[in-house]
Amino acid sequence: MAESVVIQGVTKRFRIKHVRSLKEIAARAMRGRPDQVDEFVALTDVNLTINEGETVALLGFNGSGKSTLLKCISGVLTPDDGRIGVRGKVAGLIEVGAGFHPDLTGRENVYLNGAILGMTEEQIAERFDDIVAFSEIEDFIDTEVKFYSSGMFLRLAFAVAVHTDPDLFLVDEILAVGDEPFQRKCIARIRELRAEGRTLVIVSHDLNMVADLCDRGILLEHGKVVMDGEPHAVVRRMRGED
Ligand SMILES: Nc1ncnc2c1ncn2[C@@H]1O[C@H](COP(=O)(O)OP(=O)(O)OP(=O)(O)O)[C@@H](O)[C@H]1O
Repeated sequence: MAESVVIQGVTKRFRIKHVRSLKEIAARAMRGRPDQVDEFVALTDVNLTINEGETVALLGFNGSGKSTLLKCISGVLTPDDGRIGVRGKVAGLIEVGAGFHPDLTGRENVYLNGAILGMTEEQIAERFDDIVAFSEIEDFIDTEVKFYSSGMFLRLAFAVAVHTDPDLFLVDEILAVGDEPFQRKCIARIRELRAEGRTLVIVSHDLNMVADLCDRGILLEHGKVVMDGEPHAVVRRMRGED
């Protein structure tokens, strides 16, 4: 089977600067001690291969490194060590609103976001009506998106992303801001993408939903992969049921 994502020895560190009061800053400066910067290792030596057509749930408790790994796969973040190879066209729904300009209308943002995700102007024009119909925000499509609710943002971002024909679709926790009918619609669309043989990596705290949706579960703990297997078994381990 062809590989979709190959992650080799990936480590990601963040620099954490401590916020201090002006008094503390002045005192440290007078003592000749500059502001202290700590390093935080968010991912440690992650090695994974995801094959084409696999549906992967990336699981773990808050702060375990799921979003960081998704951002490294999408290219938003660069690992400090190791390498990541991705085959094909990637669409990521990682941060709602990323790739949208607040002062542009929904319509203009469909073109902007579509272009960022690799579509030509012609392709966007061809799929525009379908995108808007999927998002169900027809009445607000010519409103500046700064006036959108977070759910409306999600609707438009999801609609654009699924209409880009991605080979690899990365979805972070964002479905949570959609209302229940729209969540059901997104999950149905994700199942269609899966049936079409696309590769999916999904981060969600809705453990039952992702375990049912995915055929593989990867568990991160403190930035390390600690389990890789059948998703319901991974969820049972997270819940301490095994
Ligand atoms: N830009 C950043 N600067 C500093 N630390 C960061 C940055 N981004 C993430 N981190 C830290 O890296 C760790 C992993 O964060 P990440 O967002 O990947 O976790 P997560 O598993 O997605 O968590 P959650 O379930 O809460 O969304 C956290 O401790 C977080 O504080």
